[in-house]
Amino acid sequence: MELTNGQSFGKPFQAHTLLLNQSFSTAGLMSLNCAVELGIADLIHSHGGPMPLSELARSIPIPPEKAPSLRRLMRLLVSHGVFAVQPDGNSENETAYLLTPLSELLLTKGTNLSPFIRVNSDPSFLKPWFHMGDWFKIKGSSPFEVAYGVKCVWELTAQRPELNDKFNDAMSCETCWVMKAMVTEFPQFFRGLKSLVDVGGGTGASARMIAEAFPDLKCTVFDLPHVVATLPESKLVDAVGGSMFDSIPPANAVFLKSILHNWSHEDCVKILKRCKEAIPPKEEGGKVIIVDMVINSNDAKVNETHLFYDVCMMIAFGGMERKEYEWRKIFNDAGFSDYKIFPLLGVYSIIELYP
Ligand SMILES: C[S@@+](CC[C@H](N)C(=O)[O-])C[C@H]1O[C@@H](n2cnc3c(N)ncnc32)[C@H](O)[C@@H]1O
Ligand SMILES: O=c1cc(-c2ccc(O)cc2)oc2c(O)c(O)ccc12
Repeated sequence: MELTNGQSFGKPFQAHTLLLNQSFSTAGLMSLNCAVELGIADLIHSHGGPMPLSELARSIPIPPEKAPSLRRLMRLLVSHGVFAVQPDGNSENETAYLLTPLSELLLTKGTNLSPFIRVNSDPSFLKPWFHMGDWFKIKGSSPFEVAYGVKCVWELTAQRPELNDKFNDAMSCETCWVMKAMVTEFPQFFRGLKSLVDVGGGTGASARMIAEAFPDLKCTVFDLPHVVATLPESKLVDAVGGSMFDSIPPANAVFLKSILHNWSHEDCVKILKRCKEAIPPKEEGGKVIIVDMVINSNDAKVNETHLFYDVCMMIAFGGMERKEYEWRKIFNDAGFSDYKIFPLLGVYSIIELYP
């Protein structure tokens, strides 16, 4: 009896289950990546209704003997909310699959976030994670430097065009999704501005969306020369190559999305001092608009996502996610007079910073 007594064995088995579960986190990410590689979301979407397993297997296409394995892959993805099933998966009828709000984000036609999944499951981008333990035991550097012998991601992507494209595609698809919400739901942050420079603007996703939504606003993308070199000619936005540690093209407002979390406190202060030089004084409407994370959420998933990003920033860049007091210290040290935080965009907050 004692052996089956949930009271005495409940806790150790709960811990055991949690540990085994965490040891298989890779199964979740890599199965999602497999669904991206097989284009499963698009196939279900084109089917136009619940898609039976046999049809999904035919349209990928996979050899018929792999259908049972596909069913097992789909069962895990369904349990993670990536897809849904009809009927409930316990009936004798063949299981048919549907999209969920999560897999709708992977559709090629919409704002396709697949490149984001690809980067975070790519062996070259995963490599620094394997060097975290070694890095803790030595002075300085970052796991990224231990893995690659170069200081940061930007040095590697400057040398490896295929990784540069992969990283920039991942950033820009996610940015398109976030910025669509920002320009449509919160246009007040851009109203009244005559010019804006998107510092570290990557492939120009934010600048293009802002310029489309506010045709009278002159938008400039500013990024490293090897990134700007890959941008197509655009009538909508100007592109300038350079380093934000040297000088930033002048504008009414500087826009910084997902930049400061890549950098240490000292580097953020340097970047923001250059931003302050680029904008007019507060009385003339000068401001910096930051879209980044502020660790403070009561939502357990948002909070966990902030902590995942924080460790990712630590291993890849020597950067970090920050609580409000850490942001405040950066803003004070860079000589800004005031700021406001608007937690409006899920995991992101919009921070307005006044000179
Ligand atoms: C994490 S990405 C964010 C890209 C874009 N803002 C977004 O949210 O999608 C950081 C960007 O900073 C750029 N960057 C890195 N160092 C820079 C520097 N010294 N000067 C200007 N841009 C830089 C990178 O090339 C990259 O495009
Ligand atoms: O989602 C990411 C991933 C990275 C990343 C992961 C692993 C590496 O070896 C390098 C980079 O970087 C990101 C980033 O800088 C950002 O601003 C947003 C998302 C991600």
